[in-house]
Amino acid sequence: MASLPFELRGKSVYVAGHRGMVGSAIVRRLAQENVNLVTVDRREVDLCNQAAVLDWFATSRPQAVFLAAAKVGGIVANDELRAEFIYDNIAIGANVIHAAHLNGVEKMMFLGSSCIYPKLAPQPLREESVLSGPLEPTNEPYAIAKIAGIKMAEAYRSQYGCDFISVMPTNLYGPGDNYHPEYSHVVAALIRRFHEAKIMGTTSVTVWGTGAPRREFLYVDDMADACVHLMKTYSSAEPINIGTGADITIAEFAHLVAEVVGYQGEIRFDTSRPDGTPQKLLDISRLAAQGWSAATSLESGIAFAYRAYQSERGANPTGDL
Ligand SMILES: NC(=O)C1=CN([C@@H]2O[C@H](COP(=O)(O)OP(=O)(O)OC[C@H]3O[C@@H](n4cnc5c(N)ncnc54)[C@H](OP(=O)(O)O)[C@@H]3O)[C@@H](O)[C@H]2O)C=CC1
Ligand SMILES: C[C@H]1O[C@H](OP(=O)(O)OP(=O)(O)OC[C@H]2O[C@@H](n3cnc4c(=O)[nH]c(N)nc43)[C@H](O)[C@@H]2O)[C@@H](O)[C@@H](O)C1=O
Repeated sequence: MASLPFELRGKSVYVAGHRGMVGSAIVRRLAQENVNLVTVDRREVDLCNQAAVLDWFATSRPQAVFLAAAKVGGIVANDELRAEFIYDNIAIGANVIHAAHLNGVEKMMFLGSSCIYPKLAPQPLREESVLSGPLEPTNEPYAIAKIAGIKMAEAYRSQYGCDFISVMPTNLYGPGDNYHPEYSHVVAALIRRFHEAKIMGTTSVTVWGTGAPRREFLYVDDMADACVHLMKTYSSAEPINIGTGADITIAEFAHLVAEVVGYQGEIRFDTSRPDGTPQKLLDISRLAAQGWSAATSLESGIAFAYRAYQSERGANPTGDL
């Protein structure tokens, strides 16, 4: 097992999912680390294809891996595309973790999610709560796949001595998010909906659910900074949460987004839409003990994300981004 701090400088570092929201933020952050960045397009290597992944690892021989590739989406995508969410995420986790072991990767970080915690686990959510109760039904397939990834990292550490770690990010947002009207997460959905209502002069915007669920939001560049920090400083079989330690109701959050976007009309709640988990607030004591905390306030983060949306949208005015 590599000693701490793990030195990234000069290493060959593979970011899986480098075109995604988190992967691209990790790539931006790694620009400060003098690494030899390695990426591969999905059209060349589908991470669900075990033979292609094994071949690519044997040829490319990365020394460190950030596993930020996954089938990802908001509450409705998770609920409707249940087979894709469980199959793709189990396959990606199994193929990349096994290939990392076979090819002597010195350190690997697996990205889980706060949705792996039981629906009614005590708040704030401690890492010890994994597998302590039933999951939220809307994202159970995704959560099961993510739990499998955590347990694989743990098993390869204990049987083979691999320095594989798992991080549990809270809900993330920022540049490179997915703005699909049905399948996005709440931040991207509301930025888009309020923006379009402002432009069109619409007087009412609908927000899904009751507005009562509580969520914690982390800006993606903070997430990338935490990943790089933990890659260097954290080595344990225990997963580690990544969040801000503060949450907000969806109703409060919707008002905040409307304010940043400059939408002044009415906000309505559609209670026929799912609320999902009542609260997801991470306990960040383990992260704080590693000497990391988030730098971006929610207000500034939404403003940065709105600016990014406008420029991404400018490049693709009619698409779903
Ligand atoms: N977004 C969030 O709120 C949260 C995300 N996470 C985790 O963070 C990680 C990154 O998520 P995020 O950046 O938001 O997701 P994105 O959807 O933005 O990015 C996912 C990336 O994975 C790649 N990918 C998906 N399937 C395959 C495949 N079969 N082969 C190769 N590449 C593939 C995509 O490639 P391509 O671009 O070519 O399609 C994309 O680059 C995931 O592990 C996710 O579970 C955890 C908690 C919250
Ligand atoms: C990151 C996390 O993402 C998913 O879980 P989630 O936290 O429920 O994520 P969400 O962003 O989709 O919703 C958050 C809350 O917001 C409400 N909400 C209001 N209006 C809209 C809306 O317009 N779109 C969406 N998506 N939600 C809305 C929505 O009803 C819910 O109460 C997991 O499946 C899982 O994949 C996972 O790990």
